[in-house]
Amino acid sequence: MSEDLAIRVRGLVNRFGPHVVHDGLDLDVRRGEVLGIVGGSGTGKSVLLRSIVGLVKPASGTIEVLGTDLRTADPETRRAIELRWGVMFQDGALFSSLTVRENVEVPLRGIEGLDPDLRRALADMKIALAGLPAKAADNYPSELSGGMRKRAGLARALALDPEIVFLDEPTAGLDPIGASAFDVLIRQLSQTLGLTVFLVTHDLDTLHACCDRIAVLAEKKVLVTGTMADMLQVDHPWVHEYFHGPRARAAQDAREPDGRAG
Ligand SMILES: Nc1ncnc2c1ncn2[C@@H]1O[C@H](COP(=O)(O)OP(=O)(O)OP(=O)(O)O)[C@@H](O)[C@H]1O
Repeated sequence: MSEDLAIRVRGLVNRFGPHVVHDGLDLDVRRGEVLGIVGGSGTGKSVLLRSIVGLVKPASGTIEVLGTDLRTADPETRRAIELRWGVMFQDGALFSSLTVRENVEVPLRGIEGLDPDLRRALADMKIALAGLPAKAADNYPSELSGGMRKRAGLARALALDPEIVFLDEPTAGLDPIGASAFDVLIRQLSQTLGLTVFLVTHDLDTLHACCDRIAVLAEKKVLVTGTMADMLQVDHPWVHEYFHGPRARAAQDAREPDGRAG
C-alpha cells in the first residue's frame, strides 16, 4: 500500500440477501485529504463507510486502513488501527443518559491509567475544538440544538486525536448558516490537525467548501473520483444532473474565491 494512502479499498462486494449494494468497488483515500463521497439515495455511501470501520461485514474485497488489511488483521492489530480513527454518525449517536463531556470521555476511558481529571480536561479541550461553548459540556444531548449535537458527536470522534475522521452527512438537517459554519469547522480541522476526512454528503455547498476530491458512487461502485473541476466534465447522466443542476449552480455561485474541490 502506498505511503500516501490512508484507505485503500479493492474489489469490495456488499450484499444484503439478494440485494447487491457494492460489486467490485475500488477506492483510494489519500492521507491528509478531505474526500467527499456522493451518490444517489441508496447507492451505498453509508454502507461503504460502515464496512470500512467494521460495522458491516463485506462479502469480499480488501480494506486497508493506514497500511493494515483490516479483514486479515489479528484483533490486537485491528484494535490499534481503530484507535487511529474517529466516526461521527449522522444523528451524532450520543448516549442520551450522559452529558456531552461524559460522551466525549467514553473513548478516553479505554486509555489505561489516565487520570480522571486529565480525562475531563482532554474532553473539554475536544469540546472547545468542535466549536461548542464550555457550558455545553454539562448539557445532556436532549438539551442541545441539532447543530450542537453534531458538534458534540464531532468532539467525541476527535477524542483520541485520530488520523482519520469519518463523517456521515455532517450538515444534514442543519439550517444553511449552521451548515456553512460546520463546513468551515471541517476545513479548519483538516488543515490544522492534518486530518484525513472521509465525508459522506449530499450537500453541494459542503463539497465546494471542504473537499479536495470527490468520489461518486453509482452502478454499485465508485464511478469516478476527482476534483470539482473534473466532476463538471463527467458525461454520466446522474453525475451531470447532480453537478450541473440548479442547486449545483447555486452552490457554485455562492463559492468563496478560495473555495475547494476544483
Ligand atoms: N443492514 C441492512 N440490511 C439490509 N439492507 C441494508 C442494510 N443497510 C443498508 N441496506 C441497504 O443498502 C442500500 C444502501 O444503503 P446506504 O444507507 O448505504 O445508502 P446511502 O447511499 O447512504 O443512502 P442515503 O443517501 O439515502 O443515506 C440501501 O438499499 C439500503 O436499504
